[in-house]
Amino acid sequence: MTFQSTTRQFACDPAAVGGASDPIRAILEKALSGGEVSTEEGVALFRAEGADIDAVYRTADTLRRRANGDRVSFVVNRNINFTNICYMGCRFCGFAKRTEDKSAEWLEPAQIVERAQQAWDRGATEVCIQGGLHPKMEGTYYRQIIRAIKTALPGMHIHAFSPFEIWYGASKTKMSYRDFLTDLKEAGLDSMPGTAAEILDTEVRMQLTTNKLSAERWVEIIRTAHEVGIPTTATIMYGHVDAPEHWAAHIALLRDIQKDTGGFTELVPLSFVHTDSPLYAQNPDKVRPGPTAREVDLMHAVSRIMLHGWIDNIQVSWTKLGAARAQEMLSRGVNDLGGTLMNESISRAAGSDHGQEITAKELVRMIRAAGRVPVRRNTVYETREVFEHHDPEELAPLVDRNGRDPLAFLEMFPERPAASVEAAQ
Ligand SMILES: C[S@@+](CC[C@H](N)C(=O)[O-])C[C@H]1O[C@@H](n2cnc3c(N)ncnc32)[C@H](O)[C@@H]1O
Ligand SMILES: Nc1c(NC[C@H](O)[C@H](O)[C@H](O)CO)[nH]c(=O)[nH]c1=O
Ligand SMILES: N[C@@H](Cc1ccc(O)cc1)C(=O)O
Ligand code: SF4
Repeated sequence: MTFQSTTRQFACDPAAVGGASDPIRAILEKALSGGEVSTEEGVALFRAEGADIDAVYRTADTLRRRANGDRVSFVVNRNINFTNICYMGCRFCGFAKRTEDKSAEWLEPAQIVERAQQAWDRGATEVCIQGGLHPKMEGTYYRQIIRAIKTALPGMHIHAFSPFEIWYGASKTKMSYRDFLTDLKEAGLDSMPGTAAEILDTEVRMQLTTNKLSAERWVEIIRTAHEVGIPTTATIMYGHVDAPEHWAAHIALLRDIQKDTGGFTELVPLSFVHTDSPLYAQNPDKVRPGPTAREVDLMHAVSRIMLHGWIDNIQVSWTKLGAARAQEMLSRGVNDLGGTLMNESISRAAGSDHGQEITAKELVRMIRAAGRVPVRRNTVYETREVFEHHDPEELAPLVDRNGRDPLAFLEMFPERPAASVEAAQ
């Protein structure tokens, strides 16, 4: 039997589950015929071995094709990290600096607008803004940033401020989350990153950080954002002191929220970058150096399977994994390559070396090389441009607002991850 309701399609695919053991096969068949994979079943998928692993990947790929067809999307955006000064002391974070540190940064509204304007001139449709929780910062600064950008660039989508920053702004201004979020929305906030989630489990959080927003507060702020009409992404940062039980419970919790609010646009699994992370440096015996390759593959695939019909965009983070691995994830249930970013700094601060930008042209090539159809989207997954021609010389022109071809001058960035992109082709 096959029927369809919104994005949910129900049809079993015997080819996907062939060769799997009976228990794994039963879970995958249930997923393929529209059933919901429970937390316990999710754990079993994360623990899959041998032929079972391939069946998990094939199932994820089948569900991806049902939900998204052959299209793989990306967004042209710029990260603006307006400050790295932060005293919260999350142990995993290599980004946060003290005020007196040489590399401490603080951007005034005019500097933030300047960066947003440069991004706009290069064809960006989104700025992704996050920062440290600066001890001396006014809670009203978040609003000021939004107003400054919207005044100069009313058409730019502002994707900004994690739930932790919302908590900080609301505490400083003594406003409720609802009032603070409503005020930011009125000022022009369009959507929010669902970062600060890490692993939504109290015991794991106690090991990652003493001060970070609790799991309950994260959920409350995200639900409130969705209720006042601000969509958010969803994230999971994995591969440190966590285990499959935490991953499956985290994904099931995101699914429960989505059933009530429908406010998540995508899930972005973020692999823990250990290299320059104090968490790893201080406890190399207890903390894992990021997820294994198998865990990365399974994280994307199991997310696709557990979230099917609820969150149908699974994004891979090229800044965490590099272009070549990001491209491989397209066969593990992934349908989105995220943003061009222009200035990635959080992963780099933790020791990642995949560059601070990937160009739209490189993303288009990577997607084509994987046999899929590249699509430029906006932040809320509306299609902006479909690159249907398969001759790279016949790329549909991506014209920026000054009439120039951003594909040409995006290449001017010196820190592009050229080597890793070549490897991906
Ligand atoms: C650096 S914070 C910036 C926003 C805000 N200060 C906060 O904590 O929500 C954004 C996110 O970066 C991610 N991040 C930080 N350090 C990381 C690391 N070493 N590896 C992977 N992701 C990391 C975490 O998921 C974190 O929530
Ligand atoms: N901005 C970072 C992302 N992903 C987010 C996307 O670029 C984009 O903002 C979102 O899909 C909404 O359109 N992932 C990272 O690992 N690091 C970033 O800095
Ligand atoms: N993926 C996040 C943004 C982000 C993720 C990880 C980072 O290290 C930094 C930023 C979002 O847009 O929702
Ligand atoms: S994760 Fe965010 S809150 Fe925590 S130390 Fe880093 S910048 Fe600060």
